Amino acid sequence: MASLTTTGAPVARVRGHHRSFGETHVLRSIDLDIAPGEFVALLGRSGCGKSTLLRSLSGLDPTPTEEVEVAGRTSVAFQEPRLLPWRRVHENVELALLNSPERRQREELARRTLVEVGLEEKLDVWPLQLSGGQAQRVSLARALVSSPDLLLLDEPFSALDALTRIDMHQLVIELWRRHAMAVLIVTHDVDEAIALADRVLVMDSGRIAREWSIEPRRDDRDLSKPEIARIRAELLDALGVRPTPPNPNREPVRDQGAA
Ligand SMILES: Nc1ncnc2c1ncn2[C@@H]1O[C@H](COP(=O)(O)OP(=O)(O)OP(=O)(O)O)[C@@H](O)[C@H]1O
Repeated sequence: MASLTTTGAPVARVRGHHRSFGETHVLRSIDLDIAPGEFVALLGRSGCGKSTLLRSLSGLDPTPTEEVEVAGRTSVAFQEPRLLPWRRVHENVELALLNSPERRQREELARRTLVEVGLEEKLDVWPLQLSGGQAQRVSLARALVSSPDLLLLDEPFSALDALTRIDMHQLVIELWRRHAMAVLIVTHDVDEAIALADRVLVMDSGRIAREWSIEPRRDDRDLSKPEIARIRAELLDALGVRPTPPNPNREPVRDQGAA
């Protein structure tokens, strides 16, 4: 992976990226630009290569420089929070700042970021004392504390209950606005992709098969219900999910509220 240096360049540029494990070709000629401040969702069936692409962008995987270039800092939050159980919450977040020499500065940055994710009460507790949603907030704080230019989220909310997931969506949108970073989220969830992203990419067998831009941009998003239903139907179709046919034996539902 290399760094982009040109001003105005995308935060990530992927060109003809291939990744194989032995004989298995997992990514096949991926081309992708992510603009600074853009929110992109990567959607696809299990095993299509989403996490592999995310790892290439993160620098966790050795990747040829001519195939993947990333400008500035990246950080990742995963489906499991991956906190060190023998370190307190604030220490887990400070670990992301080990390159920063000033201990006081590390502590202050970690504290501020934990406050931002709503965990001011939990700075000194152990990870085992947190709920699943709180642990995921710590994981987000640890990813954010280094002020990434590109935040990579690998199915970060899929293990959470539906209500906690809605809270986390709101939190991520707030953090994205405040930090003005680009975000790439890997998800299986069509509704999550529509709720969060400006652009949705559908992957299939190691390729980006289709792409949707969701207008208007999030800042003034007010998608009418038919518009959401249309995008949802198109995304499900691209994923090969066919709508369930209506049951011909079922009575139509009457509107009970009508006088
Ligand atoms: N380190 C590895 N060694 C061998 N095969 C791997 C490795 N990492 C991933 N694969 C294979 O690459 C394919 C894509 O995996 P990947 O994790 O990118 O899929 P995914 O789309 O993220 O799936 P899921 O949604 O289930 O997490 C799978 O067939 C997987 O078995």
